[in-house]
Amino acid sequence: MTLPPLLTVEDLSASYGAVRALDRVSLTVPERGLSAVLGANGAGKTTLLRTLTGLHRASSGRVLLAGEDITRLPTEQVITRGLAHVPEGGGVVVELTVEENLRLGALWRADRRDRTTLDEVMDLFPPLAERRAKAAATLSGGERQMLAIGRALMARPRVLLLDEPSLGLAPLITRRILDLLRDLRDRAGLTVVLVEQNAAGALSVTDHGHVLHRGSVVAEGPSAELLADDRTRHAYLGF
Ligand SMILES: Nc1ncnc2c1ncn2[C@@H]1O[C@H](COP(=O)(O)OP(=O)(O)OP(=O)(O)O)[C@@H](O)[C@H]1O
Repeated sequence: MTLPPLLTVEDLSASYGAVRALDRVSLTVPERGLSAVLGANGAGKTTLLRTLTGLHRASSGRVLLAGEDITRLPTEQVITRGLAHVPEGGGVVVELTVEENLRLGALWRADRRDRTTLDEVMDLFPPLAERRAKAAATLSGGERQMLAIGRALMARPRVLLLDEPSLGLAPLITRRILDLLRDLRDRAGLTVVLVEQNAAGALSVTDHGHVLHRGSVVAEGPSAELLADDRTRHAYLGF
């Protein structure tokens, strides 16, 4: 018996009033897959992630997690079923300490008795462990991004949705964050959907890429093939 893909998006459409931000988007992500969603400003990438977690309502189409239709579930139920969303900018609470921010993520965990995750997350991010009791306001941009990812991991997600984790970060830190995603897949068995403007960086760490243009998927395939596809790169990815 073949298992269904962990995440399936079928003909998903979403609008803001008269603006059709997603137009019949379909894609699948296998268990432990690393997928990039790429495209220019306004292509619909953020709307796709927000629609997957129910923060924005789909006008039609379906989202399936391990075969279960989660399209119309409230966001908190989507998260407890295993989809975690790290929004653009991370959204950490700067007045709280690193540890307090991480503990917030545990509120979304399906099994609240599970106490192991905090130490696991600290192990994954040594800079956070060193600054455990410090206010998040004192962290650098890269460390805040780690904290945002760590907080999402506290919910023990099956799928991590990341919106532009490299935004505003220096190239070296961007590289570390992108490499970390591969590490999370290998060490924690995580499935990742990565939205990125930095298409070259995203395609260098992912297995598969989907290119959005004006709300539609205009190209998709193995990341190495998209990287080698001059037409797609020039037309939609700007490099
Ligand atoms: N709250 C909103 N109200 C009205 N229109 C919106 C809203 N948010 C996004 N849009 C429009 O929906 C379309 C898709 O926007 P979206 O933010 O999903 O694109 P994106 O690919 O994430 O862009 P970026 O890379 O700039 O973040 C754009 O035309 C945008 O102007």
